[in-house]
Formats: sequence, C-alpha cells, structure tokens
Amino acid sequence: MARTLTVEVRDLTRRFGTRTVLSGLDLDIGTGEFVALLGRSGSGKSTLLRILANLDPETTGSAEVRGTVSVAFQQPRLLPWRSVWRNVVLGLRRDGRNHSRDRALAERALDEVRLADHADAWPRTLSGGEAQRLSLARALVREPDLLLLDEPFGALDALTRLAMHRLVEDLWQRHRPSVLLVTHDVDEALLLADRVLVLDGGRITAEHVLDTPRPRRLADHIDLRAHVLADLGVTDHARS
Ligand SMILES: Nc1ncnc2c1ncn2[C@@H]1O[C@H](COP(=O)(O)OP(=O)(O)OP(=O)(O)O)[C@@H](O)[C@H]1O
Repeated sequence: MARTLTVEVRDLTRRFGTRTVLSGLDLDIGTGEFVALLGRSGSGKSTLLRILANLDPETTGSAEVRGTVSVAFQQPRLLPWRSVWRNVVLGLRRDGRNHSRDRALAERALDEVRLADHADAWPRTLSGGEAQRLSLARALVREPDLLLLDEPFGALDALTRLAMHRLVEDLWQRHRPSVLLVTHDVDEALLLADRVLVLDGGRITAEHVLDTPRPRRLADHIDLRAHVLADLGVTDHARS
C-alpha cells in the first residue's frame, strides 16, 4: 500500500541573486514520519524549512504540505511583554477571541511540555530549557500535521538537550505529527529520526533509514554514525 505523504517537494530551486542554494531538490515526508536533515553550514537547511513553512514564495518547482504547519526555532522568539500562556496562544491562528478557550488550550500545551506551573510567569523568568519548552508548546498548540524544528536544541547545555530529546520523542509518539528536524548534531539525528537525510549542493545527497527500537542507544549506531559523518565530509576521529 502506498504510504501517505505530508510533504511532497519536487524539483525545488531557490536562488538568492546569482547564488543557487537549493537546486532541483526532491523530498517526501510520510505522515507521522520523523525526518532529520543534516548539512553543512550554509547548505540551505533553514531555507528549505522556511519554504515548507510558507515563509518564502520565491521558488521554482513545487513544495506541497498537507495540513497545518508549526515551526520552532533555535531561539525561542518569545514576546517578553506577554505572559507564558499568552505566548503559547500566539501559536493559534486567531487568539484573543475566546479567553477561556485559549487559556485551556494553552494550559494543555504547557502541560505537555511540563510547564503547567509557569502559565502566569513572564518569559524572562524562564531558564533556557524552559523557554525552549515554551516555544515547543506554542508550536504544538495548533496540533500541527507537520512540525518543523530548526536547531531547537542547539543553544542548550548537553544535559538539557538530552531531556529535550526525550520530551520531543515522547510528544511525537503520542501525537504523531510528521517532523522535520534540522540539526548539526549527528547523534541527535540518529537518536530521534526514522530517516536521516544529508543536504549538499542544493539537494538531498544521502539518506539513511533507521528502524531500530526506541528509545535508541548511540552505541548501537556507531557504524551508521561514521557513514553519516562521511556523507558530511567529516572524519570520525573516534574510529580512525
Ligand atoms: N534572505 C537571504 N538573502 C540572501 N542570501 C540568503 C538569504 N537567506 C539565506 N541566504 C543564503 O543561503 C545560504 C543557505 O542559508 P541557510 O540559512 O538556509 O543555511 P543553513 O544550512 O540553514 O545554515 P546553518 O547551518 O549555518 O544555519 C547561505 O549562503 C545564506 O547566506
């Protein structure tokens, strides 16, 4: 049986002036699939995410997304003059029309990311990890079919990042949105994704499918790690 697709990108090209960043790119993301996208700095990962989020119309080819989309970025991008729960409702398409309904939706999303106790706090009182969880709640509140994560854990310390991996995996398993995670961290990709893709020269140049059980252990993926690093043009010194 053919699998259903949430994302279907065909022959996508994006130029900035004379520079071609994406060049005839094809990409499918299945419904409920967790895909990680790796690529060197400047390879066009964020550009692709912006196109999928419908934030960039200057393209040729096609980029079809079926359903609602939410994005969480490396910086949480919170509004400091709005309380935590009011930041969450920014993720709804139209907030402020029904206070008690909005509040209930925000509380549910905050509960999902274990921030229910902070609903009435101000963003400046949150730690980096908490702010990132708030950003996730804002992305989740609209129950997206596609969740785009642009280096969402990149600015966090290692321990907080591990906790965030657990949280995101747990949220994904319970709600099953399709996920496209952009990351520089090969281990993060191997721990979380069903499929790991490498973007290079404007298109997807490598693809690795992971079907090992979750929660994953990096120790079980040492060989694959070396392959992915090689795809990225990096030597795995731990193995050389
Ligand atoms: N609005 C813009 N105008 C001109 N050039 C741009 C614009 N946005 C992106 N670019 C260029 O496109 C290229 C790809 O940028 P992009 O941010 O997509 O890369 P990336 O893979 O996400 O990089 P990083 O991993 O460093 O975040 C870069 O060379 C960047 O300078």
